[in-house]
Amino acid sequence: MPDLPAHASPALPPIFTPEIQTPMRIPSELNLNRMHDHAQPQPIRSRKPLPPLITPAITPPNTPSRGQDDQLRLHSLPVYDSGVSTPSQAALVESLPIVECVVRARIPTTTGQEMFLHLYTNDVDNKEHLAIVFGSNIRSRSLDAPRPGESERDRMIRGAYVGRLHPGRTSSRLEQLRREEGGGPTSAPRQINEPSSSSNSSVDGADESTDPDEPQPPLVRIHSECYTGETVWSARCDCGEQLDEAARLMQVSGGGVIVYLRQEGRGIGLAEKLKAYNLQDLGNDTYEANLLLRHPADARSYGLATSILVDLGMGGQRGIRLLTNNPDKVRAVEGPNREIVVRERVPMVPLAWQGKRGVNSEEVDKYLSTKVGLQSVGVHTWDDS
Ligand SMILES: Nc1nc2c(ncn2[C@@H]2O[C@H](COP(=O)(O)OP(=O)(O)OP(=O)(O)O)[C@@H](O)[C@H]2O)c(=O)[nH]1
Repeated sequence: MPDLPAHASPALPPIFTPEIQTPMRIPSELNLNRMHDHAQPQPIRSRKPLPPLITPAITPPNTPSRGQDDQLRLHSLPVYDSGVSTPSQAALVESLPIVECVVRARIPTTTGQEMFLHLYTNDVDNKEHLAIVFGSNIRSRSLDAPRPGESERDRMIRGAYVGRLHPGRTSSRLEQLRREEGGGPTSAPRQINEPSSSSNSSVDGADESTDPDEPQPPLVRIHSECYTGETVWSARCDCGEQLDEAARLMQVSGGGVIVYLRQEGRGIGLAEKLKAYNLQDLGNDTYEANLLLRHPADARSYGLATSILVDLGMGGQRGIRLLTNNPDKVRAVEGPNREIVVRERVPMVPLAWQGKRGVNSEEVDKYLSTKVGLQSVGVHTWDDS
C-alpha cells in the first residue's frame, strides 16, 4: 500500500450510490473548444491570473491548525463578506424540506473519539442524508419523538436512547440510567441531555439555552459527498482532507455537526463528475467542465441541511459557526426565513497551504485556484486578516 493521506480509508465501500440519471452523451456532441450557450457572467479564461497557491503570501496567519489550542485559534470571518455573485451560487429554497431522523448509532472512530451517526429521510429525494454528531448534547427532535406502538426496545434499536446502550439495558430513557447509578433525579451525568420532550426547546425546535460551558456557537460543516476524494484517495480535490479536518476540529472543540449531503460532484453525480475529470485532463477547469457537460456550475442546494440542523436543535439566535470557504453557503444554509443563524464563518485552509502534510498535487492546485477565483473565497479575505 502506498503512503496514503490521512483521510484515505481503503476498507469501506460507499454506503450509497447517487441515483442521478443523466442521459449519456457521446464525446462528439460536445464542443470542447468553446463554451456553449450557457449565460455566464464572464469567460473564465479572461479572469485575472491567480497567484501561485502554495505561497506564504496567502497563507493566513491564524487558521485552524493541528494543536491543542484549536478552540482559541479558530479564525472566523464576517459571514456576509462577499457580495459578489458567482456562477457557483447555491440554489436557495423557498420552503424547507421535511426531514426525519430514522435511526442513529454510536460510532467509535479510528481517532479514538466517538460520534453519533444520524440517518435522515426527507420529502424531496430518496437519498439517505446523514448528520455526523460529535458530543452527546446534540439531539434529534424527530428521532426522540415517540412512535405509535413502539416498545422501549424498538426505541433503543432505532437509537432514540439517552446515554449509552449496554447488554441488559431495558429502557431508552434517562430514568433507568439514574437508577443504575443509584442516584436521584438530579444525579444523571451532566453530559446526558433529556430528549426534546423535556428539554428547553422552543416550539419550532430551536434550543434557546445558553450553556456557560459552551460560550461559542457550535461548529457545523455542510459537506457534500465526494466518493473520489473521500474513498479512493483522489488528489484532484481536498474533500477528504476537509472532512477529516472538520471532524478533528469538532472533536477538539467539544462538539459539532457535519451534515453529510448526498450530492456527489457538486450535485451532478459521480458518472458526470468523472466525465468532468476527463474534460479537465483535456484542458478545461472544473467549472468549464460542468458547463460543457450541460450542467450548472454548481447543482447543489442546502435546504435539507437547514432542516437537519433545525431538527438537531441548532435553530435560534445562538446560531452556529460554519466551517466553509464558500460564502455562498452561508445564505443558503440559513434557510428562507433564517431558520439557522450563521454567526461566524470559519475558513478551512488546505493543510498544504499551512505548511502541513495534506493533499498536494498539480490537479488539486488547479481545482483550488479555480474555486478561489470563482467564489471570491479566500485569498483577499485571508490576506486582509
Ligand atoms: N462537478 C465537479 N464536482 C467536483 C469536482 N471536484 C470536486 N467536486 C465536488 O465538489 C463538492 C465539494 O464542493 P466544493 O465546491 O469543492 O466546496 P464547497 O462545498 O463549495 O466549499 P467548502 O465548504 O469550502 O468545501 C463535492 O461534492 C465534490 O464531489 C469537479 O472537478 N467537478
